[in-house]
Amino acid sequence: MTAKTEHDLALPVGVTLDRFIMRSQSAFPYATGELSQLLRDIALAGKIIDREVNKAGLVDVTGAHGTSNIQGENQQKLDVVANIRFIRALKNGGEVCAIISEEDEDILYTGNDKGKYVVAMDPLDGSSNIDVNVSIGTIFSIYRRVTPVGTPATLADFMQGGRKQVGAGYILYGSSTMLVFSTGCGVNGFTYDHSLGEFILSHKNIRCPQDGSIYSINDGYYNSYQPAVQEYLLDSRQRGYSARYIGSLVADFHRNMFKGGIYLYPPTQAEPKGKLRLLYECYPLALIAEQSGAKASDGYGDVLDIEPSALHQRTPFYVGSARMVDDITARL
Ligand SMILES: O=P(O)(O)OC[C@H]1O[C@](O)(COP(=O)(O)O)[C@@H](O)[C@@H]1O
Ligand SMILES: [Mg+2]
Ligand SMILES: [Mg+2]
Repeated sequence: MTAKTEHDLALPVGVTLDRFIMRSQSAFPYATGELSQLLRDIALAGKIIDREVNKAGLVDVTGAHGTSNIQGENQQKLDVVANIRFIRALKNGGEVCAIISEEDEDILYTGNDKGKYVVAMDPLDGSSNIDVNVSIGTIFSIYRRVTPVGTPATLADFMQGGRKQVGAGYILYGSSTMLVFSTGCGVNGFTYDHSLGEFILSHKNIRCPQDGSIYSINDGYYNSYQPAVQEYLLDSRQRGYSARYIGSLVADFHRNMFKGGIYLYPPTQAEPKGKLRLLYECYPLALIAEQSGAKASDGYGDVLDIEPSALHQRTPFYVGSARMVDDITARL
């Protein structure tokens, strides 16, 4: 019997995340509940970070933390708070044996060697927007470990490749807070109802339009983009496309997935391999993209087919409506 997809479960908009997870799990005869519990732990961490983000202006979580991360970026206080909160929620949940984070150089061991999953995460995406009340997010990617349960996880658990993700998604802290994820059977979105303290199914079976007229790129780097990218930008202007760039990958990706559009972060002189990180930014969003009918490319192939080689490796990233991604990659 083939596993039903979430969509066959006739789950109406309005059900809670918990009920959605429970019903989805019942569609997978061999499911043992750990992945379901892990998704609940991620949702819990999202609620905690939502609270921190919402009161960011009131309490002392704005501004620089005074430290820098493995990327050489100045960490914002909320980067550090979100990192701590996410790690704690995954540790306490018990399903995750190890984590990699944008904010930490090495693998973080949770002490749950019996955990069957590892998580790669960008605890706070869009750090440059934290202090100015612009949408930011969290991005996560889940793998089932390949090392024996009961032993410490190793690099191999994180180097499985994008197509081995068993789940991926993001939380968008915007005008509303939304959790969007996929476990390989389509993409669903849940809006956080603060009064209930629950994530509620609000966007079922999200499909990205095949084409669009929005492009999202930092135009300020125009001179350092390769000629094919410059040509694509000129054509986009000629065509009267709208330029929309929030500067938070999650927010730009989310908008384009619903309205049709493309987000581009090509190589630049400063970042010859692109800026975005493969394991906890590009792989998870590429899974969401492909599951919604969109495309994600590094300019030469699908992002999900890139061979991973390092925890914090970077890649060029072109993601969004399939025809728009085809258009730019055909020029590269
Ligand atoms: O300022 P730039 O170079 O345009 O980069 C913006 C991009 O960098 C990011 O901020 C990188 O993510 P982090 O904020 O998690 O480091 C993306 O969210 C965003 O799309
Ligand atoms: Mg990021
Ligand atoms: Mg980040």
